[in-house]
Amino acid sequence: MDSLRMIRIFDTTLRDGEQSPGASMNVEEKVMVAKQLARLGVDVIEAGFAYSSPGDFEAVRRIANEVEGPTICSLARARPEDIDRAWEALKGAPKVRIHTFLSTSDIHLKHQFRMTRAEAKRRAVEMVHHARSYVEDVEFSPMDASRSDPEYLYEVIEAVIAAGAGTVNIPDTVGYAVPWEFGGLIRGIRERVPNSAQAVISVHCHNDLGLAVANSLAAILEGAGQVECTINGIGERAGNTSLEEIVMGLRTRRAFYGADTRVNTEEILKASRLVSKITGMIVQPNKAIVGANAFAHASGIHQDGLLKDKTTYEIMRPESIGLVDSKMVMGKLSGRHAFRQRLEELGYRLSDEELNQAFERFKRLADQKKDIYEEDLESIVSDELAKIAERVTLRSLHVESGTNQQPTATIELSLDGQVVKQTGHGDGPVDAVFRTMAAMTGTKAKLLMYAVKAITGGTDALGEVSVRLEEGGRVVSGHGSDTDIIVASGRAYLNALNKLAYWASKDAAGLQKVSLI
Ligand SMILES: CC(=O)SCCNC(=O)CCNC(=O)[C@H](O)C(C)(C)COP(=O)(O)OP(=O)(O)OC[C@H]1O[C@@H](n2cnc3c(N)ncnc32)[C@H](O)[C@@H]1OP(=O)(O)O
Ligand SMILES: CC(C)C(=O)C(=O)O
Repeated sequence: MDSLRMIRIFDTTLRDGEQSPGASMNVEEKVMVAKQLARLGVDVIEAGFAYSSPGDFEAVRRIANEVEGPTICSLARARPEDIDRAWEALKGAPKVRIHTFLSTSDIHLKHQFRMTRAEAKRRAVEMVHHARSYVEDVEFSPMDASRSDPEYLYEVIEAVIAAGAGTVNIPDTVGYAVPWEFGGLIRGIRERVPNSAQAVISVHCHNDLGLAVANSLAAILEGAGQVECTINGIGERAGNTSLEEIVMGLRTRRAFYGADTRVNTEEILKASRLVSKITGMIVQPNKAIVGANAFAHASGIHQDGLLKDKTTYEIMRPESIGLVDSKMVMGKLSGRHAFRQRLEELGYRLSDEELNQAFERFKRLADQKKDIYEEDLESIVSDELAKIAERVTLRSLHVESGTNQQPTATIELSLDGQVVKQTGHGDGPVDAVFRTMAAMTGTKAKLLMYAVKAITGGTDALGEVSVRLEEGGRVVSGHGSDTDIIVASGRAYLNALNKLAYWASKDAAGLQKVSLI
């Protein structure tokens, strides 16, 4: 086989992915995801948009300083104050990039930016120069490129490369492109922009018409050298190009594409589960690569073939994305040393305090559940690592429900250090828990989503509950796990309330009303 081109994977789960409604992550959660992205071996992590909020600034700063391996990038509008802020967050870290953007389509320039083409080109060049005054590695995106006049687009690209942009990223911002057309646009850039070989041509596609992955692959065939993508394809509106589909598409058909990536594919499933858990965005069972059914063969003829030879119906090995038979890892009698070692084998390094808390949870779980699997440990650890300062915690929960009985919950909480207890009712046991907790905390938050899933098989499986709450325009997700799904639901609800309180304390320097009494 001729030598393969290595396509750079630019992960934007923490920036565009976070633009999915309800997917906002706190700083600890972002650092956790970034560490998993580093284990996955992506080339660039877009850690946030430093100017957009203090939380994003802090996430970019911490990830740039704490995550080793990938280049860490911040988005910035084509404005000096955005670029200055990106630099403030990135400075001092070893491998950093500033990604600045400005639209090139007449629709955007006329209606949103109220700029002429000449003004936009001048601003793009000035801002690339400005970013280059701070860092070597500058990326420029002509937003809405796929709806721009190609002749003007080529001019802008030539100018920003001359100004020092090492990567030019072509966004299909509204998911309008068609693969043949989008591939043609990349070919046009390579053929018509005289200095295009001096920069990496990247693509950033949205999935409004379900074509983000197809458009990105078409671009690779025409010479794109970087793909921007997100874990599970999350992102603004219908989402972005899904990282796992691009990476496994190239790995599985690399002879066809003549290209591959440096991604350690065995970390894909772990990354997918982590992002799903943290954002509360559940992966559909039939989702390519990471869906629960992606490697499940249900029909007799397929099973017959597989038993005779796996290649009959399997184009990828499940192990290649990290899907292995759940290993029973620990039990009730395991000690702290074995626990730490097992976590390290799974890729988690915890501080002594985090380890002690996770170990306590593990022991409680081991009392309720005979066999503890890798997924159970991951769930416990990600809960512990993602913890934010908690204003409200669960002390006890008792629920009565059944036929001919109004579901009743009696709950004891610690609220800002005070113990409070209350009994309340609801339409079902979970509703009774949520209503009682809402009454106790005084929250006006609206429940947008409730979902429960079993982490491992069996009726003693750890149940994982995700909720999404909205209050004052802010949407957060909360997660909780327990062998009792009512308790898991209560934990998830409180986790979301603590996040609302966390964001309220960050917003407007804490001026927004915090709804916990
Ligand atoms: C396609 C994408 O995904 S782009 C990234 C989208 N991400 C986000 O928007 C992140 C969250 N956004 C925010 O927190 C806020 O929008 C902020 C902090 C960035 C800006 O907030 P505000 O100053 O209140 O401005 P607001 O959001 O209302 O309007 C955006 C302004 O930025 C301008 N703008 C938008 N994109 C760019 C750009 N690439 N370069 C320069 N200016 C831009 C708009 O023209 C508008 O300017 P105007 O006020 O002069 O009309
Ligand atoms: C900032 C750019 C790359 C973007 O997110 C888009 O155009 O969708």
